[in-house]
Amino acid sequence: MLTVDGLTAAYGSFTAVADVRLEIADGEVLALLGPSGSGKSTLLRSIAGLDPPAAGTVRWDGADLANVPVHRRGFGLVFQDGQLFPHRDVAGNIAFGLRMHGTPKVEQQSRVRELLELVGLAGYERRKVTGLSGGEAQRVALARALAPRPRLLLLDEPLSGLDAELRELLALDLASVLRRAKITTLLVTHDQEEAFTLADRLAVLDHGRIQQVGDVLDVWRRPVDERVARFLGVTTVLAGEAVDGRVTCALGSARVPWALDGPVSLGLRPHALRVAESGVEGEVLSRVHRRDHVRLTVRPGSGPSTVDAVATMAAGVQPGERVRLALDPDGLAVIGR
Ligand SMILES: Nc1ncnc2c1ncn2[C@@H]1O[C@H](COP(=O)(O)OP(=O)(O)OP(=O)(O)O)[C@@H](O)[C@H]1O
Repeated sequence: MLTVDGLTAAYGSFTAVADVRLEIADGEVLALLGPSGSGKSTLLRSIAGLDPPAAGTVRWDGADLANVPVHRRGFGLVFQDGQLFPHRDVAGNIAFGLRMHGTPKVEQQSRVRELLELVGLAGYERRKVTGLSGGEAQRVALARALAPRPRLLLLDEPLSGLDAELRELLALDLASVLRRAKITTLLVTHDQEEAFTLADRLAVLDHGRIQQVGDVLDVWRRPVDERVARFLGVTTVLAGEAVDGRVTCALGSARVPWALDGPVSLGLRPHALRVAESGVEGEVLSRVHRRDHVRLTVRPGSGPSTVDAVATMAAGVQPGERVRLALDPDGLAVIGR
């Protein structure tokens, strides 16, 4: 188990990470999510031992790692651009850590084969890494990090250099690799989709401080404050009232079993409002095509002056038309409670 306690990291007089407390249980995947510049990479580098922290401790199963250098921590690292060794072939890259550990050659070869299968690149042993696609190179980087059976895998935006479609595909593959092999992982990302696909728990970092840690779904449904809610996709915040697991607000009502009775601050993501047969009426102000739906801006007859909403492409809704919007609980967050 990884335990980070009171960790503070600074660049000169600038504190990039302040007093971070985190735990990652064995076999758990924790995603560290936060806006650009929030300190995610700095925190990961401190945990890896690449940069010594200004204060605080990093422990593994209770043992302080302060005097343990990077290569002795038993951690595997993957960065955005895999940083493969260009003069070695695929097998040579994957076997690197094994060679360092003095693993016998035959064992190295079978481990390389096993890992190439795991990352979906069986038969790639003798390929030059300079001829690999971005997605293939990241798979090799992952295989290289996993080869010495690290006790913790540290992934820093491992998919963000890839195009959207490949990123989604690789995120699903990576999720299955981590689950199957039960690999304890800290994933740094600014991409919510990626965090959701891969992680069991989520830590939201902002201005170098952890704002919230919890199970992915719980953080998604119950962000601690409006800033975290907005970072997690909420675009409209309005007051509501919860009674027996049902929330009512100016835009309608919906079953929200995780809301406690009483006044609530309700966060709406765009898909919390869907064009439907019944619901609050409004005028469509604009529309944008997304990959699998249409995103609208609507001026509703009650409540906020404008809201985001979604429609199916088949609905063919145009600006100027009047529509009805129904609340979808999947897009709702209850902020702060
Ligand atoms: N080598 C450095 N020297 C000085 N300041 C730095 C250095 N590296 C990072 N910083 C600053 O520390 C803060 C945190 O940076 P960090 O790279 O950890 O953020 P991040 O959340 O990983 O951002 P991104 O998602 O953009 O990679 C930023 O304000 C950044 O400008």
